[in-house]
Amino acid sequence: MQEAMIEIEGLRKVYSGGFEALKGVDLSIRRGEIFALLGPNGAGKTTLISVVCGLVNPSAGQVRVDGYDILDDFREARSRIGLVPQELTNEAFSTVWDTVSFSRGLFGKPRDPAHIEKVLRSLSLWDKRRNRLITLSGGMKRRVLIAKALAHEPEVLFLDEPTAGVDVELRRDMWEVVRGLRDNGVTIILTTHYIEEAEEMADRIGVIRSGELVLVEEKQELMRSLGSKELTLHLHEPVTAIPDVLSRFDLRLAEDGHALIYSYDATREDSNPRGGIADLLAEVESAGLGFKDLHTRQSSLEEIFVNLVRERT
Ligand SMILES: Nc1ncnc2c1ncn2[C@@H]1O[C@H](COP(=O)(O)OP(=O)(O)OP(=O)(O)O)[C@@H](O)[C@H]1O
Repeated sequence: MQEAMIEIEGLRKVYSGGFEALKGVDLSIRRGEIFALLGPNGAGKTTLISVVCGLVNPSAGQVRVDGYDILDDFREARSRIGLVPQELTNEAFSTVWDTVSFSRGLFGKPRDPAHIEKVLRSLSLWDKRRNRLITLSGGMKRRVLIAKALAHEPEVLFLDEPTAGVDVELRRDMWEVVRGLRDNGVTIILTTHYIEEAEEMADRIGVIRSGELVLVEEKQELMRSLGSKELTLHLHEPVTAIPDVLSRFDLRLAEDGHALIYSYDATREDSNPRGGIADLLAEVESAGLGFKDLHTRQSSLEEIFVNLVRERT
């Protein structure tokens, strides 16, 4: 068994008008991971997924799924992939059961009612199997999309914006479903505009910008290495300026002088040459500033992401 489920090498896509949507992408997706692909609108996320799924022809480069080349061994490669698009198309009057069973047939797999039942049960759709899609709630329709994509027992599942426009409760529900799939060994690649979703779900994160992968990193590592921390001291009495004795610290005033905010690198807390938190607190005391409260916060993936995209503009 190979370590990599999907191997992408030197992938380029030039659309017919001459626009280069992918500029030589190299990416390896590990078996069994949840990989979140982030990027601003038009960055190339859908193009990348579409090439891997065989919907768009690559202009150059190579893609292998479970070792099968997506061009030379299209059927083998494609049969391992499930694609969950954003919306259902044209099946409003079919039943849940028929829609999902039909999807399996499209991949030339023999009928297997037991598998379809398992998929529907795992997505809490079993009770709705005789319902026409048009009668389902938005959340149920989303589940049907996933059920369709799982009907042919794929090993990789692509989710394109799985929770776009759904409410918070349903989003959490969907996350549970996706985690459950991963726990059953399915490799998951999702695109999302919700950074929170990537922060919550992903094992690794890739950021794509203008057709280039600008970063691929373990989520934990990304948050550790790029995340700065802030310590806020709420002062008893407001100050108009930061006292000189504190000038060696990276401080700023906030809340009309009622708060001092100290930014520091969370990874180098102990070896910060400009002084650590203990030093700061001691100096604050000796400067005669009393504080009634203090709290720390770590920058979120959202801030990290915004900075990343901004930095490279
Ligand atoms: N068929 C096409 N012909 C020409 N250009 C295209 C075509 N499809 C996409 N593009 C262009 O390629 C670029 C990447 O598009 P893509 O849909 O892959 O981006 P995306 O990252 O998925 O964006 P979004 O987040 O908005 O869905 C865009 O500039 C888009 O206009």
